[in-house]
Amino acid sequence: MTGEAQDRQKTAVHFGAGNIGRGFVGLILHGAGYRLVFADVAAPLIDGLNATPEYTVHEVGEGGRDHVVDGYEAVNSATDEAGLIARIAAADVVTTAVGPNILKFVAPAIARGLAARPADGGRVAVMACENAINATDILEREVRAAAAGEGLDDAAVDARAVFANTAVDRIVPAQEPGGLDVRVEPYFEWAIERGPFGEAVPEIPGVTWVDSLGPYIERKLFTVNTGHAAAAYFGRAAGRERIAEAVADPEVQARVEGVLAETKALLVAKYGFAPHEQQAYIEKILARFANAELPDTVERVGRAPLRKLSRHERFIGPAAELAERGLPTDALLAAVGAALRFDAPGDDEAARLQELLASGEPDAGLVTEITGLAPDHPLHGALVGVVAGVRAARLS
Ligand SMILES: NC(=O)c1ccc[n+]([C@@H]2O[C@H](COP(=O)([O-])OP(=O)(O)OC[C@H]3O[C@@H](n4cnc5c(N)ncnc54)[C@H](O)[C@@H]3O)[C@@H](O)[C@H]2O)c1
Ligand SMILES: O=P(O)(O)OC[C@@H](O)[C@@H](O)[C@H](O)[C@H](O)CO
Repeated sequence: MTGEAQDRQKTAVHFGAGNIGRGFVGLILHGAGYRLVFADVAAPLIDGLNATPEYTVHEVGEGGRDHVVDGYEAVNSATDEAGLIARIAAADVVTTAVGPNILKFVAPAIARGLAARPADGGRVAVMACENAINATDILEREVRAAAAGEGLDDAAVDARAVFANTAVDRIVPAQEPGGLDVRVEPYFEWAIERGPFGEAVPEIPGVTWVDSLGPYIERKLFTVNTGHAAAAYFGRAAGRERIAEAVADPEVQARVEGVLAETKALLVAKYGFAPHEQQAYIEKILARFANAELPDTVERVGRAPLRKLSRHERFIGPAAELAERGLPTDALLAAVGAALRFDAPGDDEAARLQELLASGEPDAGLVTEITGLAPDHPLHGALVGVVAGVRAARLS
């Protein structure tokens, strides 16, 4: 390696300069010495980042500190594809935090960036940082399909990229419009699977490298996100606006605890987590939800209810497995009922959900359409009862 190459600053292209992008993934990569390139389709955000030399991540709550992020640039991925491809071609890391359903839209630019990369230029680490099980696998499939269209077969992709699944955990609420600073909770965890990197694991202080991500991501999704969504939906039903207010309501708190007791039973049975350790994890998470300095809302946390009610997500995923094992699901079913009632201005999925409930589609068909569960699944009948109850309440 030449001295010039040794001195070259590593670069990271991060898709999605939103809450988690600026407040977590970008912050960690900046702290690891990467020069950041934010890619986003929101023109005001990109212009703001390019016009401002630094922004501050404010950790709020006990032990919180401020961190300055600087030395970045921002690319509008909707209008400057050539600039984006050139940066991906030279990047050491590509990350995303755009939402699981958006991964298919960012994959073509990543594929073109790989095609523009020399075969002997080293492998770029591609990691999706989304709330979904194995989100990088979803992205990888899309990138490989798009790469084939660019003349890159699987071996050519393997020579240029390494794909690793991750689990990201930090609560980052919606921010004041127009600003770049981000308020976040002090806690974070970024777990990345080590295996795909072989001997060449990137140096990213703060990351937890794990041999098997499955237990981490399921424990995170089925505890943090199941509990969070339950707090949002039960909280909304109780007239609360903020998550901290929702969990300060003893009835909401008890319902959330009931939900987490059920997912705990699954996680203990499936992965062998020690019950007292899982309980400690739950207590820590409930304390995080109660952080009154975090302006997090039930609308943000409840957003996109159809995604949250889908087959492998935070409610149906654990409830289906519990039902298959003959274990209780009553609290999760109650949370599904609250989720079905969720509506919020500007949330397309909430509007579509309410349309579906108002439609003439039979309850059983609607359960399958929303949750992906076949009629012969052991949870299906109970969900039909939940949908029927929600529909009856809409008419009364
Ligand atoms: N906020 C949190 O607490 C948190 C924590 C862990 C994980 N996550 C996950 O991180 C992801 C992002 O969440 P967020 O809260 O940061 O959302 P966000 O809405 O704040 O940010 C998403 C960003 O993606 C951008 N975007 C949309 N389409 C794009 C495209 N085609 N190309 C490039 N950029 C695009 C949007 O303009 C926006 O700036 C989600 O998967 C979420 O589940 C969020
Ligand atoms: O981002 P979503 O819509 O999948 O879920 C909403 C919140 O539960 C989520 O963003 C949490 O704040 C986050 O996952 C904490 O790590």
